[in-house]
Amino acid sequence: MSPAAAAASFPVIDFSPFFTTGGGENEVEKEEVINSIREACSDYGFFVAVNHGIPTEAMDLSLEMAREFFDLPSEEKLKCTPSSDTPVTTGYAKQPDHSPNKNEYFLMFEPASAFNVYPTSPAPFRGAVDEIYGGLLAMARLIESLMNRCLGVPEGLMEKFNDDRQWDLMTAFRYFAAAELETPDKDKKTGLYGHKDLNLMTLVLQDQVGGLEFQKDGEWIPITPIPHSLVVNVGDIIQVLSNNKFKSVNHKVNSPQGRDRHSFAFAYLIGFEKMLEPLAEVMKESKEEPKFSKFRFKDYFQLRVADLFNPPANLDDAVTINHYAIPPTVAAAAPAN
Ligand SMILES: O=C(O)CCC(=O)C(=O)O
Ligand SMILES: [Fe+2]
Repeated sequence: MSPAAAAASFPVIDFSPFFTTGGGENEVEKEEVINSIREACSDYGFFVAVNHGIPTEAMDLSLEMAREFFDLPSEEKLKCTPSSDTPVTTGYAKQPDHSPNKNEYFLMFEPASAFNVYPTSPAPFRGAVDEIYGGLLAMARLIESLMNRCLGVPEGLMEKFNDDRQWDLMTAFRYFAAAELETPDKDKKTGLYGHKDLNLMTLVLQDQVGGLEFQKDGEWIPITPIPHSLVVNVGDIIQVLSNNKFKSVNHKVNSPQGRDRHSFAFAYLIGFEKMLEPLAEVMKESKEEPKFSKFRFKDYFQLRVADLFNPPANLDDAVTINHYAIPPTVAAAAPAN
């Protein structure tokens, strides 16, 4: 592990056992990785993955393309706005001035999606983002398959449950350097306001600028960038399916100092019509009461998107997954004596 990874104050997981061939020893190493994922997902709600199999050149190129694209004049970037209705707006957009989030972004579905709108310049942009999308998807699928073991449910269960890939999406972000922001109010200089992701998991590829922070026990932990690593966080869907065994984690991006920050966030999602509740297999294993009532994913998605476009005056009033939480019954909540 690199010195930066060894010195980190957050879980760093080395995935190389899944990308090297070996005998029985390799199986032991894989088991250790699975144990580390389980621990990180329940204690932190996130981890940083190194040696994850995505070529470093592809990571560097996609960040370079994002930099070049966002550096284009606004009128060029705005050519990359979709003309048709899409479930989520693809292409380029800048957060409106009233938004607490100070960034601009480019959003795409899977490379084959007819909803995508790519810029023509820089020319290698499309090839680079399509390639990185493929790498991030492969990594998300690997982690999902390991989740079965992490949760103690049968092999293949998660993949079978989450069988519709058309809703996954990837966003390239540019967070404006704090000095460039006009607002004198320091608190409003937030690249991305504190939130929990509504998806299954998010994989983030970030440059070396820094600013991403995760919350643990009320404290913010800065995710000091480790070259060519991926930040992986648990989203609301896993929290529901795992009946709170793994919790979706609060995180934010501070506006960077001195220079802009670039990142790619891959949102591993689920079919919009899917009905969600704690998995029966998880319940069987834990013998606990269900902590969430059943809901359609699309309904939750729409509530969250509505908040995003019209943020409530107090951001603490924004909808979270607790909207579907079942309050513990008096009997379950009462201390045993
Ligand atoms: O850009 C990042 O580092 C984080 C993005 C993020 O939190 C999100 O897309 O939900
Ligand atoms: Fe997020």
